[in-house]
Amino acid sequence: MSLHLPAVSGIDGCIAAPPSKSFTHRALIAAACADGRSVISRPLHAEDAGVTVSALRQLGAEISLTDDGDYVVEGTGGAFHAPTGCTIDCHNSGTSMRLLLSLVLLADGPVCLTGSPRMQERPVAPLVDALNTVGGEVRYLKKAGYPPVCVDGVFRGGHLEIDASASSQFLSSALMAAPCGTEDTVITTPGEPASRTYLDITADVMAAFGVPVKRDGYRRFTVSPEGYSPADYTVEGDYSSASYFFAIAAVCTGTVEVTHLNPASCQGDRVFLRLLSEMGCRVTEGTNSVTVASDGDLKGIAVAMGDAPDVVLTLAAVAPFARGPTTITGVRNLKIKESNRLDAVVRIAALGGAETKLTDDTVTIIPGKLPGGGIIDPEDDHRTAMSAAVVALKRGDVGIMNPGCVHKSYPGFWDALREGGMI
Ligand SMILES: O=C(O)C1=C[C@@H](OP(=O)(O)O)[C@@H](O)[C@H](O)C1
Ligand SMILES: C=C(OP(=O)(O)O)C(=O)O
Repeated sequence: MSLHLPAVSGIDGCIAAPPSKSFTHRALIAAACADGRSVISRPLHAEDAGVTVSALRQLGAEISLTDDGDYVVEGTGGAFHAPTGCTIDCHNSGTSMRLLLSLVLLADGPVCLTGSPRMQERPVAPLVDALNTVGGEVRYLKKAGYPPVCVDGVFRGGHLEIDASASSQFLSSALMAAPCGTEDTVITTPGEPASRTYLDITADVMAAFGVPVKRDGYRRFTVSPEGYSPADYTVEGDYSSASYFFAIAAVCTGTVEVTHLNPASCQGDRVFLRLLSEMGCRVTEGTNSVTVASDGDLKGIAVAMGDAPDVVLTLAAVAPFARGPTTITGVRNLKIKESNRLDAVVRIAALGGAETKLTDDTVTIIPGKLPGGGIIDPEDDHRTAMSAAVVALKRGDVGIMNPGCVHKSYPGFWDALREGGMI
């Protein structure tokens, strides 16, 4: 069965952004490592954050939920306990898999990390190779380079060289474990990392839990083994999740305000607002909200999106309704996300009536070349489903299969469309 949404126009909507997935994962991990009690307010409650919560509980951190939906975390001081035969199932959460890979080296016994069939196709080799030079004994249980893995040994610290050209999560992983190592940790990269702004999120959360990260841009990071301090931490709103509502305003016409957003956030996906503005939308920032207004007259743009991979699909949902082509570079790594998102870009653009031209690292979306409409299978990828919703609300002739896959990052997405005045 597929979900059909009506065509809408002249929207006047207001929606609270859900809490950030990336910040939630990191705050939970930092709190679990800290020596003492932390409170994480307004955390994301979604499948992926749940994976990290369950994993940390398996490793001995006590995490309870208050009536207000906050987490109270009794940290372990960085000494985790691995029960015999401990296997952590990361399901479809790449961030959990990658960030936990270094963290479980702090446990007192071996831990296996596994995940969904798709997770078993998402690489971890550059991280595993680096961890095995600083005390890790990580072995592959099926295919070399990919989960599932069995992680034994320790995280000593010292010098790690990590090739993060496929994923910034490899660097974030080692960074987050570093305060609990036994030596100073210096992490270098042979080239520019992918998705660099996620490293800013990592450093931001570490600082909030008392850990300074000394850095030279995105190529060299130094962390002392002084441990995390507990903190009372409030998770800011998620710009990736908010992007769908901004996109709906852009293509369907009208105004949408999204609250609970930090206008000074280091989230790279904030760039989506600059792109909408270049395309012709009016973007206004308040103290904790952003408003996008559009008369639907959009123009195509050329943009590099290697630092904001998660909003490429949202842009692919907007581009078919612009005058002229949109060219996006820096898309190479989209192939190794929850689904092959290069393929998803093509399918979303086609739903909107646009043709795409792909090279290894570039996609060009050319509006008005195809009839558009039809049914899309998001292939269990939340961002494909939410981006397809943008096209669906513009056209009214789109069906979305398996809409429940949004549970990964935003279980309330479909209700929010209604509650926020979009349908
Ligand atoms: O560290 C994070 O929280 C994330 C990093 C990015 O992945 P890559 O660094 O693998 O591109 C992003 O796509 C993902 O949704 C979340
Ligand atoms: C790529 C994503 O997440 P992850 O890597 O955590 O699976 C995403 O949320 O778009």
